[in-house]
Amino acid sequence: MTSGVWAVVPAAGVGRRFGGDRPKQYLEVQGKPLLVHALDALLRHPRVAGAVVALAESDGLWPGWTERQGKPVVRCVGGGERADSVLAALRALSGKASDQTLVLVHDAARPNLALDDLDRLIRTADAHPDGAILAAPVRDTLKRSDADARILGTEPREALWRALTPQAFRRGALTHALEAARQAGIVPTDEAMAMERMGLRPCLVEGRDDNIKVTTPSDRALVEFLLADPALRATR
Ligand SMILES: Nc1ccn([C@@H]2O[C@H](COP(=O)(O)OP(=O)(O)OP(=O)(O)O)[C@@H](O)[C@H]2O)c(=O)n1
Ligand SMILES: C[C@](O)(CO)[C@H](O)COP(=O)(O)O
Repeated sequence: MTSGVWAVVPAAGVGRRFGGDRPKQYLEVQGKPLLVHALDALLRHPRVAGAVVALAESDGLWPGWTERQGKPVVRCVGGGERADSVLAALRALSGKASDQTLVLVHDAARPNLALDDLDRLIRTADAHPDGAILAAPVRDTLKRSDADARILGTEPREALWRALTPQAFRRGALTHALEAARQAGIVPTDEAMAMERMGLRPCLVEGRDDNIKVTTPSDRALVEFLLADPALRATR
């Protein structure tokens, strides 16, 4: 029996590296904020029952919907770190999702999520209790540097991946892992890191390289190009 999955969208960042007159998740591309592109890419999957979006307390740009594509959209107040926002969103799902419910944590700054990638991720996480994340194999040679940006050596890249999102875990296990990291004074940079700390070994599901996270100003032209061309965009 395939049960409903909930999307968790951390969207409470300030977008410091991107700059601009508003947090980057509200950058409009093709007539929609990045956050809405990300939300729509999640909600269009038939297994996704709804979404919870973690917003900054001062967020004055959220359109205020309570549903999208006929599915419930819940908002909650995020936290100081991305991990805090995810934890707040997981807690906001109490009453809507059980501890066994699969949750998909996806950055609001990643608008170009392919349906096929999402489907393969969900199927993999369904079958693996340790969960699964989208990731892209490293395709460049990697160098380790000293404090003066001088090369210290070359890292073997055969088993190295770039973690993407969504990252798919059972709600109860992820909540516990994030709470444990917080209690240990550790800020996980992604959900998988918190689960790894608990001794789990999530699966890596290869995803498209163009599932980009808009982070710096140079990402703007790329994301506009990707979302403008129906032949390129993942969310057609
Ligand atoms: N306290 C935070 C920090 C980040 N995020 C979200 O996590 C995603 C990935 O984070 P990142 O790209 O680092 O966004 P920002 O933190 O806004 O960027 P910066 O570090 O440049 O300020 C974004 O959708 C962002 O809105 C969040 O919900 N809560
Ligand atoms: C979660 C993530 O997108 C996986 O690569 C990444 O860790 C987010 O990093 P950020 O610095 O919070 O954008």
